[in-house]
Amino acid sequence: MTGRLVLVAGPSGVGKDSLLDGAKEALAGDSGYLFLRRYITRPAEAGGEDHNEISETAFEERRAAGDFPLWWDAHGLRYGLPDFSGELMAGRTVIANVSRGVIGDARRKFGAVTAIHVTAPADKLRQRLLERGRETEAEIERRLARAAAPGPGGSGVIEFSNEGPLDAEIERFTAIIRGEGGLP
Ligand SMILES: Nc1ncnc2c1ncn2[C@@H]1O[C@H](COP(=O)(O)OP(=O)(O)O)[C@@H](O)[C@H]1O
Ligand SMILES: O=P(O)(O)OC[C@H]1O[C@H](OP(=O)(O)OP(=O)(O)O)[C@H](O)[C@@H]1O
Repeated sequence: MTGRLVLVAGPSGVGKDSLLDGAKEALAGDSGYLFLRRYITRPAEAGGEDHNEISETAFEERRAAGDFPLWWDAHGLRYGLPDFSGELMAGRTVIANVSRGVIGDARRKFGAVTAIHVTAPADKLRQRLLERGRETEAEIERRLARAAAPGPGGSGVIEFSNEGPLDAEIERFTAIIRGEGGLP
């Protein structure tokens, strides 16, 4: 495979979707980049990222059939990535928001992977989740409890602290996706 797989991970509320949306806008029109649309067992009307809504039954069928190259369960939801092998073979850079827990599996399946581990202090996570307002307070507490899960670990991980103004952080994040400054 000649393309590059960029996986973005980090706790809920850290800003992954905001950074990805900004980078997607900055790179729009450049066919060298593909931002994957995830399959999630969450109703589309719940808001947040633009995802493919899928029922629990259909998810399980597709997962069992091997349709999702990477999948995971979190927050009472199921998440899967669509097949992107053709895109990698075509030399494109494929970017996706994933669980910190699947980076190891991705390395085993796809070899060299660029993992961007997004972090922010715990008080900022709480504030951002409350401001986002998509989940109930109880659900936010459960998400915060998961925030301390270990990061991706291993080689090829770029630590990205998302603490500055969002516009500036998007610029820095986009430069990493472009491979400026060298990538692991
Ligand atoms: N650098 C930042 N500064 C201030 N607010 C931010 C920043 N990055 C993200 N946010 C806000 O934090 C909230 C959670 O961001 P989101 O992208 O949904 O996180 P995630 O996808 O990691 O759960 C959103 O309301 C977003 O506007
Ligand atoms: O195993 P973890 O590293 O904790 O990650 C579990 C899930 O949580 C994150 O999503 P987020 O919290 O942004 O929720 P959402 O994707 O459902 O919006 C991440 O994108 C994964 O889908």
